Amino acid sequence: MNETQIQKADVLLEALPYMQGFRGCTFLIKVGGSAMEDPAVVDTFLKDVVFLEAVGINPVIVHGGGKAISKAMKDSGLEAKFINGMRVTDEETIKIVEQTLARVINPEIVNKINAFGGKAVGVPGTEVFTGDKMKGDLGWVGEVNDCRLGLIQAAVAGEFVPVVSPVARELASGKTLNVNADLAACALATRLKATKLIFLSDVRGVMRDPKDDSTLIPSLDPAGIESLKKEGIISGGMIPKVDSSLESLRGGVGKVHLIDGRIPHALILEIFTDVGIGTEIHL
Ligand SMILES: Nc1ncnc2c1ncn2[C@@H]1O[C@H](COP(=O)(O)OP(=O)(O)O)[C@@H](O)[C@H]1O
Ligand SMILES: CC(=O)N[C@@H](CCC(=O)OP(=O)(O)O)C(=O)O
Repeated sequence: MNETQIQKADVLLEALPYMQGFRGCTFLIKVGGSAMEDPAVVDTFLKDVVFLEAVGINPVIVHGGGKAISKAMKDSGLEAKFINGMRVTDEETIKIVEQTLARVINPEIVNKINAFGGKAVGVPGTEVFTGDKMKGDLGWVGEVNDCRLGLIQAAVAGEFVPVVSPVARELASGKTLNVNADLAACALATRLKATKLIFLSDVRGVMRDPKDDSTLIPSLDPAGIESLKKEGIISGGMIPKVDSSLESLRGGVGKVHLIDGRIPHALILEIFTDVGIGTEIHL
């Protein structure tokens, strides 16, 4: 038995208190389209998810797919337009959104988890989220007004990881609404009273200068968020993340973390070690 082998046992034991503490807890993991560009990166992330499931945590995934949707629109000769981080979604666009999420992104995640020895089930967001059209000239864009937990709870009870897409059903019309995946994730995390809500994106966390990793802000509260928004330091896609994170914390979610999905095993590092990577948002 050499020293390296013994160190491996030490590493496993370091995770023991976290495993004991988190058994049976629900972690809502939102994976953004930006963190899903590189298949090798997606693989390491999904192996981490299988690991969480194996140690008794209940991971629930809400995925994005913004980049893939924009590419599919371009391939169809459509130009992607955003207002305050929300995609302007006309009749043609909502079809592309639905197809890209249901036929490309969602099955990729589900199939990979299954291939890595976990059990996952795809759940269309329209079966979970009901929504209303958002104000403004956004077209078929919705905000979530309620979450139906039946399919999620059944999946978790059967030890399946539910993989949910960011679309909602407008009850009055029966139509599908495009929902920003950060907002969908927060709504579901709140409804599930998740122990943790973790965003995986393509940045280290909230930063003073997104191009300079050394400017990572490890911890943020509502006042800090407000002043960074005023200064224009928090902008674009980061705005819905931080705003909806605060809403989730106020609604009973235990902790919110923003981490870099491109760092191999970012999820395991965040959950099972003291090193806390990324930004933690708290009240
Ligand atoms: N202060 C900030 N710190 C880090 N990223 C920021 C900040 N302000 C704006 N951003 C932008 O937010 C993006 C993450 O949001 P988004 O593109 O919507 O990601 P996702 O697809 O993961 O939801 C980053 O790539 C970055 O361009
Ligand atoms: C209304 C709205 O903007 N919906 C988003 C849904 C996907 C998403 O949010 O994907 P990311 O998490 O990868 O950004 C969109 O159409 O891009």
